[in-house]
Amino acid sequence: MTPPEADPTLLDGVALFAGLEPAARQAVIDHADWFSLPGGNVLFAQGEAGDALYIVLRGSLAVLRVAGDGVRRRIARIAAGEVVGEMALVSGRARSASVIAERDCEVLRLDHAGFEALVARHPQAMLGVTRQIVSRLEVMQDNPLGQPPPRPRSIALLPAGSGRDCAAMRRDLARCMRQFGTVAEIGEGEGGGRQTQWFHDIESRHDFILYQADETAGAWSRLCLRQADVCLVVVSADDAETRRRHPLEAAASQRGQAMELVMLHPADRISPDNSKAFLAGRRVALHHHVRVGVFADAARLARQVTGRAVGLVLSGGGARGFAHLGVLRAFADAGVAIDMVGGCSMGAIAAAGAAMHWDAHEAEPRFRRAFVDTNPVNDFTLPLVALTAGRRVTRRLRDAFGERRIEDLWLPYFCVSTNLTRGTLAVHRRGLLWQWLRASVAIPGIMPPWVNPKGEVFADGGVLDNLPVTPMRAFGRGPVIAVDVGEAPAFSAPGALPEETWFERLFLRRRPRMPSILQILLRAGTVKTPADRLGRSAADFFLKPPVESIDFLDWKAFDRAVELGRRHAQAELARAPASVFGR
Ligand SMILES: Nc1ncnc2c1ncn2[C@@H]1O[C@@H]2COP(=O)(O)O[C@H]2[C@H]1O
Repeated sequence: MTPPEADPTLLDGVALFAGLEPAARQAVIDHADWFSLPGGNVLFAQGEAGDALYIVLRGSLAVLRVAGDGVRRRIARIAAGEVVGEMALVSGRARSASVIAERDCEVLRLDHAGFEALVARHPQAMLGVTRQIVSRLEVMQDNPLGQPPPRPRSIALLPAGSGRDCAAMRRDLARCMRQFGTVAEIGEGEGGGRQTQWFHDIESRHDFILYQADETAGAWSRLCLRQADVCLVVVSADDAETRRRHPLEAAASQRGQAMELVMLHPADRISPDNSKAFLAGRRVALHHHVRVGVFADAARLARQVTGRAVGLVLSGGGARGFAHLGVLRAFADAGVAIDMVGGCSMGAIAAAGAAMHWDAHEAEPRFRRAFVDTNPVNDFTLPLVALTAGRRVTRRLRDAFGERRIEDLWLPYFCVSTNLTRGTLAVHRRGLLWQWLRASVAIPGIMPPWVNPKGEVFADGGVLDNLPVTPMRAFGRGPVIAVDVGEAPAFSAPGALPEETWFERLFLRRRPRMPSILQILLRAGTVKTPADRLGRSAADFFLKPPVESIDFLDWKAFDRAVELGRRHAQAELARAPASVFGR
């Protein structure tokens, strides 16, 4: 073996070999080959034959796996002190995943012969390896699509035309991150020309590292990228050159580096309006709007990048959805900041208000005007496509949200609809807000579905998932709070004649009666699906305001619903553990 120095303590931090006697550990060190692996380099690829296992001494590796759906996902991070590549070595099968250096690493390679010699002399080593394989296989089985990436610890800021504002934002970001742990801010002045060991020491002494790259493709920027778990490309939202890129951005993104976009706005910006142009051609997991100098925005970014962001998911439920406004008011009163929002149907509309940064004084009168002052779903029509024409709802949504695009909302946002063409749940994170809200509320048969330019037909998300916690979970940014107001009222018609004639129905006034077509369609479109139940159990904190007595179409129950939501959330918040709020 050829490490810089043949250090007998080299394996001290390796849990898998912790139970071995010193002689056995020395045997591993003697057999193994030491090498350094620069950030971004592939250790091995999925499907290759596996002839060795690797022990990570410094740095970290990402495990990426292509699942049955053909999409490559990151399933784990291998940190210093962990072992990787043991599965193929033991089973003789192909590599189950690709492994790539997330940053500059130092690694020990133990080949087949070395591993066999170890196990022959020290059989207990096999026990630890087997335990590790079993637990990793369990993860793969339980979570074939991969787990959310682990919380990032080292973050690189990559300025693309944002210059001094980027540095100012970094200072605020670091200040906010210090609530969660120690933060080292490293620019070229501190880190330029240092060796891997120096970075390893800094990383082990701090909870978070903020690397400040410069605007060039020089050695320092490249090093920042290699060291980072996640890279924030920072642009100025007022930059007329929306296609400006950092010179390292495209290559990093192609390499699979986790990338996010931060758009910096002046402190007095009313609403973002050009995100689409900045996002065009970029592959970013998320984008953030931050007003320079506005502490709340930096605090939100800090929660989002460190995995402490509070995500709120609001269910559909027609007029009962007004209760969401009360819930939002209770959160604001309690000082709980919501960092990301999503929802279905009426919940999607309430969530959009939160993502616009409307407070209760702004949101409640707007919703009252849109839905209460005149009934939005009574433009009944000849029922060729649906019972109502849907135009009234469309007009209300356009009045309320204008031409605002989802990507221009202050908070990361999604709404769901059901793609009837493909038979799948559609999660909308881009595009005109009113259009996707219109799709999200289109209960089949009651309101005409929405059709996109490709001819795909979209209806109410509640058909497949009325409480879309899973898409929020997929962001993997922190605790998820779910609010369900969609529990249908008791739905039965004891003694009703299933096939009463229209004459009997209209003129004989016999009781009991069949539910009306409106009630039947409403119920059919909002039946609890397995996804709803999953949503409930997948949430970290679940609220169910007592709104059963309010009819889905009882728009006049606005004040009562808001108050029920507020009181319920207020009482539940008082009981909630602090961990629910990412603290
Ligand atoms: N769920 C997991 N968590 C951590 N590491 C894993 C997981 N699944 C697979 N791996 C590692 O990724 C490696 C890919 O190559 P192997 O199949 O040889 O061995 C695999 C494990 O070492």
